[in-house]
Formats: sequence, C-alpha cells, structure tokens
Amino acid sequence: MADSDETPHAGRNDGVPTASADASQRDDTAAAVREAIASAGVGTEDLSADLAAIDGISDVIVRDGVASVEISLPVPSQTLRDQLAMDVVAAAESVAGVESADIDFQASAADPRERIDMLPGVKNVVAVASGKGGVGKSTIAANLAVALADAGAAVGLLDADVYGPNAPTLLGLDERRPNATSDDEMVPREAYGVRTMSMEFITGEDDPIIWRGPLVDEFIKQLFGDVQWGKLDYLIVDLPPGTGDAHLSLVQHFPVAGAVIVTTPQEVAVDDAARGLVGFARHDTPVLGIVENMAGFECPDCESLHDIFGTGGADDLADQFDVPVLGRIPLEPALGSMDDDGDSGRPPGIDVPLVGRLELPRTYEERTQDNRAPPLACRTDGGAAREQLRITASRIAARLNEAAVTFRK
Ligand SMILES: Nc1ncnc2c1ncn2[C@@H]1O[C@H](COP(=O)(O)OP(=O)(O)OP(=O)(O)O)[C@@H](O)[C@H]1O
Repeated sequence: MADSDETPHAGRNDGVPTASADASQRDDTAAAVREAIASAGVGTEDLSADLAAIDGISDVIVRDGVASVEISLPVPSQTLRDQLAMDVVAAAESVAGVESADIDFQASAADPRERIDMLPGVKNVVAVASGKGGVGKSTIAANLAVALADAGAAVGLLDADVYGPNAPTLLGLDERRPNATSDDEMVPREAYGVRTMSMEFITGEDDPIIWRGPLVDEFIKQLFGDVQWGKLDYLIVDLPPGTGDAHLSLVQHFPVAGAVIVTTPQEVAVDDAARGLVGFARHDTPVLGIVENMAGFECPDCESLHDIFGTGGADDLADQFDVPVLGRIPLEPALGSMDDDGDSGRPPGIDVPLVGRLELPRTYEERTQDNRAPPLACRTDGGAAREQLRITASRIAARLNEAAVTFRK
C-alpha cells in the first residue's frame, strides 16, 4: 500500500526531527557500527575467529557522535585487548555520524565443569605436566599463572610437585607456614597476584618425605580441599614429572578442565610427553595443547636463531594427537638464576639445561640478598620469552573456553 498523506512519517514533522526520529537515527548508526566491526573481520589469531563470530560485540550505543562499544572477550587477556582496540576504533570511526569511539572490554572465564563441593569457587583446574623432568614445567606453570593474573584473572598456583616443589622459590616466597582460618583451612600465600600453595610451605625443604602412593593421594586432596582458595578463574596445578600417583589423584578426585603438556623439542622429551598425553586421555581429561620450552635461542651477538635442542618435536606430537602447540618459549637467559645485572656468568637453563634442579636461592631472604629477579612474566623486560608466555596464557584460556562450550553441548 502506498503511503497516504495522513500516514505519519517517522522522523519528520514539518522538517523538525522528533525525539523518536533521533533515537531511530542513533539506532541506525549503532547498527552500522556493529556491521562495520563485523565486516572488518576484527579479530586476532589467538581468538581463532573474529569478534562477530564469537558474539563478542555485546553492545553499541551512539550518542552525540561518540560510539561506546562493549566487547566481551572469552578470555582475560591484555594482549588481546591491545591487539583489538585499534581495529575496533577504526571500524567504528569509519561510520558516517561517528566522530570517536570508546571501548569497554569485559572478560570472563567460562566454567567448564560442574563444580564440586571441595572447590566451590574454582572455575578451571588446569594441570601442567611433563613426561620428563627438567623441561621447565615449574617455570612455565609459575609464569603462566603470573601472566593470567596480570591479564586480570583470579589465579591460584598449586605446587603439587611433591618430589621437588619449586613454586615458592620461583615466586620469591619464603617457606613460612601459611596462616590458618578459624575453620582450620590454610590461607594461600600470595605473590604477583597469584594465590600459591606448596608442599614446601608445610614440610619445609629439609624435611625429607618418602612419598608413597596413598600419602601422595592424601596430600593432594589436602592441598585442594583444606585450602581457602576463594573464587578463582584458574587454578594452575604444577604436577611432578612423569605419570605417577599425583596425576592419578588429581584426575580421579577433581574436575580437571584441561591439561597442558610441557616438552622441549628433543626427541626423548617428546616421547615422554606422548606418554603423559595418553595418560590424561585415558582419564577423559582434555589435553589443551603442548608448550614447547627451550625452543631455540636467539644469539644476542649475531641475532640468528639457534635450535639448540632441535626442532619440530612439539609439532609432531601435536599432529599425532590432534592438539595445538600453545606456545614456544625460547631459551631465555633471564629465566631462572641469573642476576638482574647479568654478570653472574652462570646463565641458567644452559648450565642446568634438562636434568638439573633450580639453581635459585632457596629462601626469600637469600633471594633478596642476592638481588635475584622475579619471574619472567612479571618483569618489564624478558623479550621474546615474556611475550610468548603471555600469548600462551591467553591461548590456554581460550582453549578452556572452547572445552567449556563443548562440555555444555
Ligand atoms: N626457557 C628457558 N630458558 C632458560 N632456562 C630455562 C627455561 N625454562 C626453564 N629453564 C631452567 O631450566 C631449569 C629446569 O626448570 P624447572 O625446574 O622449571 O623444570 P621442571 O620440568 O619443573 O623440573 P622438575 O623435573 O625438577 O620438576 C631451571 O634452572 C630453569 O630456570
């Protein structure tokens, strides 16, 4: 039917715009902004899809030429925010009627499995494991925890490496026993925003314990259940190397959202990692992917990359098990025991590359006296390794959310 003269025309009243016309104009501009962001395909490799595809453009309001865009990220990641911000602003400002754009980022970790009574506030338990000792599993676990906390998530680190607990040393915490609540729950110690619990806090490092299966099982249950973890997006669990009692206890008693396998590029480390992977799969624990540590060394003099421990190991493993390589952390002299001023002459990870224990001072006091550095992810320098740790952390968070979505279906 053709419009008759009597038909009220939205947006016109003798040439004077009405309030409803204004509102509809704003809605049209907001829809155009949404469309511009969607059609620009704003996204990053780490999101594995663009913002529109992940329903990430949650709200757009345009008022007085200013577009306020709310973006929902599935992972708390500063890196992602930094990568996306410019593209979102550019897409919004390309729309007629938009002079500037503000972005508000929201992020939340999905909750992959039903929570259990023992861990009511913990959304994701993430196991960090390696088939072989000395590949840098504890270093990676601690730094990933710090990187996730740094990106805004609530993070705990449970050092379940009963045979060689390192987390307190890595995070610069002394061995004092944790405080207890009136309900006799232990309060985790905190460093770099990470709530940390380790066997070392309880037994002290000079207290040798012969760890037999049932004792490990009991202890792991205690570290989870008798600790006031509070609300956490991620509880990172640093497991002992291999596939022993601690792994079994963990996957049997707790809803592990996913496991991350740390390996070096060498063949023997990769073979052991494969065994670890099979162990988790057998217990229906999703393997989120592989972190290849000590993956090449960039020579500061000639700037070329030397594959000291070989190449391709993690890729082969990833192909074989159809899981992604979540990150490749280069050999980084700043990781571990070198003094901040770099003149100790003993670069870590090179004199103790694969079999050694941490060569770090054992207590906070010693650490402070010797002016030792904080974990790499906390430092402002640290170059490629630091950046890789951050990217790896956000990929892990993204994979967990994928696992959560799959689980809900
Ligand atoms: N990317 C890296 N670059 C340089 N050194 C590293 C790197 N990753 C780890 N290291 C060093 O390698 C040594 C072993 O690391 P770490 O203790 O984290 O390994 P692990 O696999 O947890 O060992 P364990 O079998 O004792 O549990 C440490 O001295 C650590 O500082």
